[in-house]
Amino acid sequence: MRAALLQLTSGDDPRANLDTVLPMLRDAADQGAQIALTPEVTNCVSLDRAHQRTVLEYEEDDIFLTTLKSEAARLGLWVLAGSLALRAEPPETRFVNRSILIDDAGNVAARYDKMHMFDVEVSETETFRESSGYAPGDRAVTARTPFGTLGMTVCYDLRFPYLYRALAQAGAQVLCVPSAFSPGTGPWHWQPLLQARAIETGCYVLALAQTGTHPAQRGRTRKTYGHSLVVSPWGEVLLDAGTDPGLHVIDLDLTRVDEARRKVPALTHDRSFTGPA
Ligand SMILES: O=C(O)CNC(=O)[C@H](CS)NC(=O)CCC(=O)C(=O)O
Repeated sequence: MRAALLQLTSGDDPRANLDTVLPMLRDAADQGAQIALTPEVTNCVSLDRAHQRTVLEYEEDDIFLTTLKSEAARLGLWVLAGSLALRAEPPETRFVNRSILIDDAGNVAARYDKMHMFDVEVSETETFRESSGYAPGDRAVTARTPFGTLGMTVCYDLRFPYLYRALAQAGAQVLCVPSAFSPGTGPWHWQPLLQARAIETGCYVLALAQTGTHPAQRGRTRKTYGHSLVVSPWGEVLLDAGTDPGLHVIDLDLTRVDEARRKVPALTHDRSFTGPA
């Protein structure tokens, strides 16, 4: 499986973000990638809900998604739109943080709504209340492709290991973690958590990152940690994209999934237990 990872510094204008992403998809296809993957909220990084209401659309009308679909078909490339911020179906008035897998004919093959909301006070200057803007999903999703089975997750989900275990036990070989990780947690938590998820499940982990300083939002600049990573099923970091935006292409050998699980079959050793009381 040849995968292309897009590391981005998305702004809050979906059309401008599209101008950045489309040439990278063409480059990915030129390099023989079968799938290109993008980070969380590829279409719009914004903490300004009023602005979001003016630029975000329903999935079926969304110009960003429609363009990705036609480009995927034209290039014969699968695309994981790591996540897109989209309007939710009424009566829900918040948005959804939705990961969308597009096949090489331009059809939506799978969709997953981020389940765990980042309602966290990392520091006085870094506080998030994702659930005020986004409605969480409640369904875990794996997606079969010709090159392997993907487990779909988003960002803060990374801290909930039983989700990844469930995805692996349902057949996932490659766990996708499109993210916009905060600089207040990334340096300590990002890489070890990703390595742990890979080791626990014997899956490849593809972690896509937003990076750098995003345009001002509600008077604050938003910074993200970067460091898109690829981790092998044995826990090795095969790629670290650093902090610059850009495209990285990597070959994954899925026989290494079976090999890792043969050596340490922990995924089949769950016990049921009672308590703690
Ligand atoms: O609001 C948006 O624009 C899109 N959503 C995000 O960027 C979300 C919520 S603010 N970010 C995370 O989940 C980071 C998690 C993280 O950094 C950690 O777990 O330490």
